[in-house]
Amino acid sequence: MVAPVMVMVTADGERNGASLNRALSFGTTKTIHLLGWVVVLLAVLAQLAGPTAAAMVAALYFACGLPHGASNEQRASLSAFAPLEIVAYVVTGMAAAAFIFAEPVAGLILFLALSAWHFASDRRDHTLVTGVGIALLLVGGSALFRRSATADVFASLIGTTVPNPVMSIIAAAGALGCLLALHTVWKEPRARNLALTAIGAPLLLDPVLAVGLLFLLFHAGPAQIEQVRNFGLRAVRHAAGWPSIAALAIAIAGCLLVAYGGLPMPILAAIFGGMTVPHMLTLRL
Ligand SMILES: CC1=C(/C=C/C(C)=C/C=C/C(C)=C/C=O)C(C)(C)CCC1
Repeated sequence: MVAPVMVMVTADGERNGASLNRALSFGTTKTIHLLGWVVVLLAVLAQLAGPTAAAMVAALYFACGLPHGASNEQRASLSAFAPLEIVAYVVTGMAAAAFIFAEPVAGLILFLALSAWHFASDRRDHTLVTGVGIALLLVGGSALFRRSATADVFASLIGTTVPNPVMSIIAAAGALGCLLALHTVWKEPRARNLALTAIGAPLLLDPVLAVGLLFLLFHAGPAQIEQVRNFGLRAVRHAAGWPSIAALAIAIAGCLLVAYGGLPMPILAAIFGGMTVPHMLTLRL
């Protein structure tokens, strides 16, 4: 059986002709397949173990995916952000965060729409239909299959109830994604397991865990593997190492502040959401 991370392995490095040798020195096809299955299995085990384990594994997957956006990746280059770029990134991210905080429902809709576009435009070894299908399942699948749990998560993140019609639109996006993914299962054997995983995750897992799993498996993991293939592990470590550690430390500090009552959740959630916006807007311009 082919692992759901097939796309990671067969990606062709279209942008600058990935060298097979470098790919192999980073990790064999089999290892990467196995890793994909481990990621899926761990998510299933966490789900079975209960909400705390599910939340912890979701956080782990978001953390593992963070470095893919922690450097300045353009079509033919990967570099560390220059100081001025960091300032521009943070100012833009905080402006987006302020908008999400001030207009939580509109902010959530825009954030989900931008995320869907970002994930869908990240096409490696699969068709547009598959990319759009999985992206829509990522943002809308949980609202489709686990509507009330997802509404609760949204409400606790943004500090207000998401109106029913809005939940219906998000669920409809998930339903469209589901149809497209079923088309993939039927028509695109190479992406079949990935499409089945994209349907199964929001169906079977807690919403945050489902998103964390698909984010890592479908987007951040393949992106990171492709960066290593194209630029080499040293270059990736050099460009993304410290920014990743700093962002992770700030994120953990933010979570601790929320846990101990020093920071309202909607502020932290708005910052988390806002900080992804410059990455989504500027990647590979
Ligand atoms: C649907 C959904 C979510 C959506 C998360 C998204 C859409 C994250 C996007 C991350 C990005 C864009 C990272 C950058 O590469 C939450 C908030 C986990 C709550 C549970 C349901």
